[in-house]
Amino acid sequence: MARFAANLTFLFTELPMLERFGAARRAGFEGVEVLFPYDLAAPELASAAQAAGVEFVLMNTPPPNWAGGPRGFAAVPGGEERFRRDFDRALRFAQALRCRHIHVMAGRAEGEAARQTFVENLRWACARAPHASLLVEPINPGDMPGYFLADFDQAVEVIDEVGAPNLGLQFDAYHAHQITGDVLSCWDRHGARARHIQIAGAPGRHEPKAGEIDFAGFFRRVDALGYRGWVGAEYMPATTTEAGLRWLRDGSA
Ligand SMILES: O=C(O)[C@@H](O)C(=O)CO
Ligand SMILES: [Mg+2]
Repeated sequence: MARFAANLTFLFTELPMLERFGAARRAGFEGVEVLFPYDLAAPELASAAQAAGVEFVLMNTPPPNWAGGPRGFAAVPGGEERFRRDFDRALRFAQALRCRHIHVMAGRAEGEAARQTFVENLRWACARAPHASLLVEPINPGDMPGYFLADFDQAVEVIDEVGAPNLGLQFDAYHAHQITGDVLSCWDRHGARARHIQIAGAPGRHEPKAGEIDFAGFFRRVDALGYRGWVGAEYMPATTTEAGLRWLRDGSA
């Protein structure tokens, strides 16, 4: 059975960031994700996680915040220096936070030069941080127009081409649904490569409950594959965070 992590960029936003850790634990989450922790000092975030008793599971390489602008630089030709500087910053945060995974953001780019740049930057990053777990995540173009990595087959090809043991797939079921229309088949094809899962319902990216995605079927397959990682709850609450947490309490996701 998977363990659930609250994505504190999406959930408990009724509270200031440092108070979200305790709220997540009280609600039943054992781990947390923060997409872009860079607005706060890493020691403060680490203390908040420790005091709440939650594990820091996932953070992203910069962009520094969620307010728009660039979506990372790993696949952006000419952005190599910026990528390396940002990656080192992410690494410092991840070490201070004892964060399990770093999602390496590809950025907005397209074409063969972008793919080559992505592979080369990922090779550099994997060698630079051999003990860190690095992830890439296909993101659907409706939510993030122009983002380089919008295809699961391509993500796995890139992972194979990089060929580093510390690079894996971040399988976001919501993006899988938006991109392929069939989360279960996408999981059957690529689930073995997943080192981290995220969930949200469709349509609307709200709570992971009955809708277009068969979550009961999805979790049966996740368990059948022997997945032992975390599942990040990365959705926009339809009303308040608390009011939407029934799926976590009664296991109905
Ligand atoms: O799915 C998403 O949007 C996130 O996991 C993310 O990392 C966006 O930057
Ligand atoms: Mg995601």
